[in-house]
Amino acid sequence: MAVYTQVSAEDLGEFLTRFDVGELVSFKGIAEGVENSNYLVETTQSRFILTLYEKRVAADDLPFFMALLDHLAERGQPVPPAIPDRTGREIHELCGRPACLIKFLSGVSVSHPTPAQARAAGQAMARMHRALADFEPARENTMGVDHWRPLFERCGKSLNDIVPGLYDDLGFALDDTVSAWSADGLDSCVIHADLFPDNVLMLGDRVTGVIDFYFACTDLRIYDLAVALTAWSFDATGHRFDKAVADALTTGYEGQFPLNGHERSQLLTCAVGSCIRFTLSRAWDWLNTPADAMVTRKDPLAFWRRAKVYDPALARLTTCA
Ligand SMILES: Nc1ncnc2c1ncn2[C@@H]1O[C@H](COP(=O)(O)OP(=O)(O)OP(=O)(O)O)[C@@H](O)[C@H]1O
Ligand SMILES: N[C@@H](CCO)C(=O)O
Repeated sequence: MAVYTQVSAEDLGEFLTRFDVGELVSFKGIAEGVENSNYLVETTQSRFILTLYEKRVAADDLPFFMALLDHLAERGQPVPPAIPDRTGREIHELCGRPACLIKFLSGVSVSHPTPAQARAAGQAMARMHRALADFEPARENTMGVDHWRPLFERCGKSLNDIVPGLYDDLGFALDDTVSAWSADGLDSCVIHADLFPDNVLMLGDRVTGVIDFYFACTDLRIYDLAVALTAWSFDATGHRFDKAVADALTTGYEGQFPLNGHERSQLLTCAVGSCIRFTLSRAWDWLNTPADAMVTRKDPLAFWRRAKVYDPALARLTTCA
């Protein structure tokens, strides 16, 4: 479930009077997603997504995210910009939360991507990176390489409650990856940083929407590709790597925006880094979300196992089983 803030029909009807979007016909909470409260809203004119930003999205970051979506949408990228009200304002407050009314995009996210779908996702990412070459605002990656050690330390020895030995093994992988990491000679731009299949809407093999830009930040473009490779090319448990999907994603990307030899040589380090990043964020949530909470906790080990597949040296660690 992801409706943390309940909005009444009266509140929403009143909210919509600020916009030129017609009158409220119906609305319902959207179950998918875990970060924000999302509603599907139908008016006499169209459909929209209403998002109320919950604790993980800082209100101060919203102008950056909205400028990013506007920039991409103006360049024909399939992203959902916020709808401005009659005064041009995109960021509002509703029921005590920052809120935006967002363009509805059709399509569904796929659970088991095919190579053709992965190729289309790689192409869509590369086109976004190209379209962002002249986007000036920047945002630090608050889940980037410099933040992994502090997050690891905050999780602490409780990591061993997830699986005995995880604190030592993840600490080893973290040291190894951080010491191999170098941004020298690698292209940076604003990246999505969370391009999982559930953040790509598709109709058949066509990308109709890229959503959920709330981790977008300035970082290496190969890191964005590495995150997508890690998210798309494994089964849900993280045991089985699908080379055809990984190759298609990379080929799709490179067909639009080639990588140079140095970038290709650093891709594996970024891929292991992406495993560490999602193992850590999921571990933090796992350790800090009660097991009976309404939100389903995501399995941190599904990303830790992926690291073992990428790096045979990690496969010798006991917790990678
Ligand atoms: N612009 C849009 N057009 C159509 N559907 C959308 C749009 N934005 C969001 N959705 C729907 O709402 C769901 C949740 O959205 P989103 O992934 O942004 O939520 P979140 O809580 O921020 O997510 P996450 O847990 O993935 O970070 C999506 O899976 C999708 O079904
Ligand atoms: N895509 C992340 C959630 C952050 O939106 C995960 O699956 O862990």
